[in-house]
Amino acid sequence: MHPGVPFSKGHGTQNDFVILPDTAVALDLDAQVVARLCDRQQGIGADGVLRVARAGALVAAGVLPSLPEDVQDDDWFMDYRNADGSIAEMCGNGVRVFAHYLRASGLEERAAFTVGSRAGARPVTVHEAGATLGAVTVDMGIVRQLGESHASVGGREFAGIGIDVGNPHLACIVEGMSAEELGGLDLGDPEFDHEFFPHGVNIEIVTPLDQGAVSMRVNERGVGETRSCGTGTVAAAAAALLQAGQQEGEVSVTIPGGTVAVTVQGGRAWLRGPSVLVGEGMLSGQWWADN
Ligand SMILES: N[C@@H](CCC[C@H](N)C(=O)O)C(=O)O
Repeated sequence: MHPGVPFSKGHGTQNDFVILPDTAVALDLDAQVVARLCDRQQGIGADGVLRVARAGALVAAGVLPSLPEDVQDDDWFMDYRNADGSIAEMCGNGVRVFAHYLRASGLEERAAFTVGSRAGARPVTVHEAGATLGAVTVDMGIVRQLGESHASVGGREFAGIGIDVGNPHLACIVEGMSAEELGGLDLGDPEFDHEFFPHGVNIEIVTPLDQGAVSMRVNERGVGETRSCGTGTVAAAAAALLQAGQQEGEVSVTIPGGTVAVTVQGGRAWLRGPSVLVGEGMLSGQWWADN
């Protein structure tokens, strides 16, 4: 007899996640079970998994080797996994959904608190935390420029700027590209410079800055094309500002799953956007054991 595993499902601008509350860190999140869970035919279906636990409990259980920068023992920690089971350092949409879930489920009462990630501490402000709808601003930390690189997506070559926001991005601002043309692109079969990005990369194709706004599509490392990527929107905003000769500014980023607001200032960035908690349920304990 295997006990069931409680879960919730949520999304941030249609970047969707299975949320696993696991404060005792009892679950073995091996790559296979995560991939099956995220599989849209064999599992619940999602772009990624968010395990909910305290940072200190994850260190004690050996999931984290040590506390990441500025993360305290009793901070909440977003243990993020991509749909293919790989581990990523950060997920911007995930942090919003994670913070909303903590508030909506009653695990957290404060409006402002820190969410730990493998990329370090990410302070959040929860503006709205309804049972279904939420709105959250995330301090996304330092935006680091890595220099110029290139990629091929859907058989077409793109030049871009490498940007690290805890995880790696190649943001390709395409001169003259309209939102309509962007919508028609094939974003499959990404190829990139493995020496430049030894740990893989998320690739954003972005329209040029126009009246403080850009449109973006993304092919995510460990997932494939998604309808949004929060860290990707920050990389896109920073690259679009740079391309326009600006170091700072506010950018509205429209992705297929909605719109978010990015502020870049003093070498750091903030991401504000919605979160939706779709529902909750119980995974079969037998299904978990079999996977
Ligand atoms: N969707 C996320 C990014 C998730 C991690 C990414 N696929 C990676 O491997 O770096 C976001 O909203 O930032």
